[in-house]
Amino acid sequence: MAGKIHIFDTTLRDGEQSPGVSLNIQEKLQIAAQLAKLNVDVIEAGFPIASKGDFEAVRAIAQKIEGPIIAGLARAEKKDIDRAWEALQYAKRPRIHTFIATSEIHMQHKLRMSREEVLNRAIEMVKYARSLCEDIEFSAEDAFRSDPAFLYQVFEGVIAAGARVINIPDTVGYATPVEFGRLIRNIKENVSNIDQAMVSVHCHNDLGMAVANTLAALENGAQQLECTINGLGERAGNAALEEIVMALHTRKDWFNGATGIITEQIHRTSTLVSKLTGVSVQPNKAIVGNNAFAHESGIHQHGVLNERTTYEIMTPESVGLKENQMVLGKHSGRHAFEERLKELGFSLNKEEIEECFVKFKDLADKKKIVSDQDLEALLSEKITEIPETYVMDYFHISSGNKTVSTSTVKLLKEDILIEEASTGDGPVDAIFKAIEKAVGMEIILAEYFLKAVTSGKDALGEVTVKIRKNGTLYLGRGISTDIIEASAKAYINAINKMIYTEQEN
Ligand SMILES: CC(=O)SCCNC(=O)CCNC(=O)[C@H](O)C(C)(C)COP(=O)(O)OP(=O)(O)OC[C@H]1O[C@@H](n2cnc3c(N)ncnc32)[C@H](O)[C@@H]1OP(=O)(O)O
Ligand SMILES: CC(C)C(=O)C(=O)O
Repeated sequence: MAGKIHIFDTTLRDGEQSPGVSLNIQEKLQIAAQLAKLNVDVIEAGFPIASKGDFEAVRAIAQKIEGPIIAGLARAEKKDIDRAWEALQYAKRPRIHTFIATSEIHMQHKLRMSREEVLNRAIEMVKYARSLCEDIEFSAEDAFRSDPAFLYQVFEGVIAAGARVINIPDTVGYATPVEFGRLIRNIKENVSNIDQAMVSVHCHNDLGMAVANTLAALENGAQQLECTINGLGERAGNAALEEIVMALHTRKDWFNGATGIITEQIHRTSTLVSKLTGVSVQPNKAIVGNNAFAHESGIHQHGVLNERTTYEIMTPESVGLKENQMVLGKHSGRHAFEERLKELGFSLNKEEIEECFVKFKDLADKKKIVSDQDLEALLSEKITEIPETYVMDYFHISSGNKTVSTSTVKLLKEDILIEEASTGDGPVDAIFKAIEKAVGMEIILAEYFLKAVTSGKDALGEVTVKIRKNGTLYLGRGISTDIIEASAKAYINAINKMIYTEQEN
């Protein structure tokens, strides 16, 4: 079975439904730009009626990102569809994605609607959406647990009403591959007008079978696969884009069809999404985990040294991991630096390169070798910049096992220098309390996470914090070879984001 396999990325919609994840407009734009470089076919940019922020993000992506179709989600409600269209109309290739649940459990307990009402609503709303936009996708939420006969009737109705894509979600991740494949085949055989629409699937990972179910659907005729980077998504997540794509890339003998994904962009996309969402990738995660291409045991190492394919079914290069060919350190110049940035896929203007070069030299003074990961960490700090209300000018820490930790900080707010000191339960607590006094706010720290982004005693430490205000979480990141400095930077970054977001709304 040959043909193009369409990749529908929903990292910015279902992926953002991961508990604790909230992306601002700039972050969503960065991810969308990277998804365009990855060459996905569709970017589901958000759920415009959900919030002003989500609406603005979908609109900004529709205005600025070219290449993929830009989709926005809407319930089978006129007001949702209107709001989605208001944001999407700027896109070169807009798509309204509307949905309603078709399973008895959802219709009875959630929607409190009869089958007839759901069928009529689905048809009516697809017709309405189609009056605004050419490209309409319809999803039957909880399709896998729906009565197949009813499902066929709904799909037949919405296709006749103008849906171009019909999506079959396993909303709660209940299916097994054989069952899910069979459902797709039955839909293809029993929906009389199916040839007028593209068949899509959307699988959740509650039982760890999202990717397997997606591939089973593909074998049985699905043409569009919905997925997210790193498998992010509601509860246990969605089918992971990188796993689906690399399964198809690696097992061309198994399935005769191809996605348009530029696989060399996979690693970079995964890293960006992990950094901006604050959700780390487990080391043994297929394709994008740190250990995915690492060989630890002697027998494996021996085999790989003789012939890579003894233990490698795909190359690290195929997902964009490079062996470091040029060592960057404090004696390197701008040419080598710029070249390396290009190789890593960053496109910066002269001014930005100069700014990063200064940061790179500062780091090279502290570290012997600046690795690709160091550079990505530095650069991602630059690309996530937002207006800085507060900037750290100075800090001092006094700490020990028999003394109370104390900290002094000086923060700059425009030209005004604010100095405060505090004690705390350890140096990080002391500096956080001093920062809180300086900004004059009581801050609730919801999460604190420290990891080494590079190796060695002089490793760069990356701190991620989440602070909470009025029920909203704000994520901040800071990078330094000094973990107290990284912590303070992350805290101030989160506070600046909070101030920025409040001003934007
Ligand atoms: C399977 C999925 O992932 S679906 C997408 C899930 N994503 C989200 O929910 C994130 C964004 N959601 C939100 O911001 C909010 O839920 C909103 C803005 C959409 C709605 O908020 P509220 O109006 O406060 O309603 P609330 O979320 O409490 O309840 C959902 C309502 O939508 C109805 N509803 C749910 N799905 C649909 C649908 N597909 N079509 C029409 N109505 C629906 C429910 O029956 C309920 O109606 P009711 O208020 O008349 O009882
Ligand atoms: C809206 C649909 C596609 C969905 O997210 C689901 O059913 O999981």
